[in-house]
Amino acid sequence: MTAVKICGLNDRPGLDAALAGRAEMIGLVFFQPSPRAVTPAEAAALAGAVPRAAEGGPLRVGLFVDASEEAIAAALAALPLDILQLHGEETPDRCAELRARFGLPVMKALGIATADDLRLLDAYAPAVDRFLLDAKPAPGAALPGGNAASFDWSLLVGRAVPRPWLLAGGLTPANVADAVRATGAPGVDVSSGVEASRGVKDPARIAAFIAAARRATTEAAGAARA
Ligand SMILES: O=C(O)c1ccccc1N[C@@H]1O[C@H](COP(=O)(O)O)[C@@H](O)[C@H]1O
Repeated sequence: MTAVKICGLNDRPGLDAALAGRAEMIGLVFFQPSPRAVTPAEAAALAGAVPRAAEGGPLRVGLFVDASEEAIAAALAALPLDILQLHGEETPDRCAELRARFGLPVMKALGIATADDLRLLDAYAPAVDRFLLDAKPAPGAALPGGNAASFDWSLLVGRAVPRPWLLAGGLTPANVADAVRATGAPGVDVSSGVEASRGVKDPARIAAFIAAARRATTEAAGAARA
């Protein structure tokens, strides 16, 4: 089944829609310039009562951008997390350092624009547990991700990714099934595509996105059987 991550959750209706759809991962943005940002206290108030993965709940993913160890520690002290998503310029050494320091799996986001960008996969693989492949931000973009921009999915055709991975960047309820079919992505991640306005999640779009991702999985299974 295609794993679904709903990222940038910052209010109860959005979180409830992700939980109702049984999203495999929920993402909390600990990067204050983002319109989706939450403070550690806000994250704890929002998601503290969500069942842990061992109890059937989603994996809690904390999104950080070139964060200090103190900032990550503050988030973890407020709300236990299951995965650290590193969405900045963290090097392989920095990823390995943070993985060891916090004893948590690291999901490294890589910005993809050309086939050359995929070469980084092998350099990062020993230091990380998962990848998130997102569009490379345009020069001057305000944020390093969460920009509703997609990349050329055909770059991934025939390319083995050396860790479990999520496809991200410009996904929506309308294109997620095509994206899964085109790339064979084992998981998908969305933020802007399930928003009513920038930074404000739309529960109906979250439900539609999860349903569309699930349908793509069912179709793929049907095609494999035929
Ligand atoms: O969502 C954000 O605000 C954000 C800020 C800084 C780095 C990454 C961010 N989001 C991540 O980017 C992907 C793609 O976003 P979108 O669906 O194209 O809007 C998102 O899933 C987050 O993991």
